[in-house]
Amino acid sequence: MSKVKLENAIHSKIEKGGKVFIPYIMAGDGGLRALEEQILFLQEAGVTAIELGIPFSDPVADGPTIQEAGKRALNEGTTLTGVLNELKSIKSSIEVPIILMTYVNPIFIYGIARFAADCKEAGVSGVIIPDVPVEEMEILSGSLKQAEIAIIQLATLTSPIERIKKISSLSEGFLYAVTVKGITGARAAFNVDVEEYLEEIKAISKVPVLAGFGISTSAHVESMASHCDGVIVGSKIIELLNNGEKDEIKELVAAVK
Ligand SMILES: O=P(O)(O)OC[C@@H](O)[C@@H](O)c1c[nH]c2ccccc12
Repeated sequence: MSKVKLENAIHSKIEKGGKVFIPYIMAGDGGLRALEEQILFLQEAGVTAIELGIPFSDPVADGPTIQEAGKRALNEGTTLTGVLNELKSIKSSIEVPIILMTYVNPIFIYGIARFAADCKEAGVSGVIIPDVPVEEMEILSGSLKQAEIAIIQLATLTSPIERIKKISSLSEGFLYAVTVKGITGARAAFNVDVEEYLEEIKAISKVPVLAGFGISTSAHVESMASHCDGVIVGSKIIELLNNGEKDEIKELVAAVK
């Protein structure tokens, strides 16, 4: 059911001629008590799904904004167990699909089968695990499949076309097209070949393609979304949430429509 919830949310948006907007927030940034309110605010703003980050001490794919958010969350005592328990307890008020983004270490410590089962119980629809390449995903895919949790794969600007074909055929829910060479974080501008890259991936992929990394203005949102099925915005959303700039968040979300 959980995986289907994500697929349905994305497809119904696209079928209506709309574009997908997925914000990334760090679980526990502001304390886990704030999580329900943060999710409900974003849900109300019209997002298609929410990517929820598990704070980790060695976030290799993350830039300064998310690193700092992770530190704040860890200082609040946030753990994977705490996040899953919190999600379980607020599950009935959440309508949008939740995607967990976590590095693999916390999953190993938690236990793979237990992680999958608890994600299911917490109503999680999908996972993004950036430090596990497709070839190694087998370690996790059995348990996640059984729990009906989508595994979302990442394609990057440097992946050769054959590899993108493989990655997209294995990706569930959508394919995450990384739009910069490097780590997460707001960017002023993108490489000129980004649009071509998105169009190329779109042509190959059987699942919807969402662009993410560096997207931080309404103009970025609009232009990226015009070359694929929608966008993911992390660092900018975290910065705005942290400053209490809620109207600016609504504006960014509305830029995909
Ligand atoms: O922060 P940005 O540049 O807007 O990028 C999205 C991103 O935050 C989110 O999807 C994400 C956060 N950490 C990650 C690690 C790997 C892949 C993706 C992510």
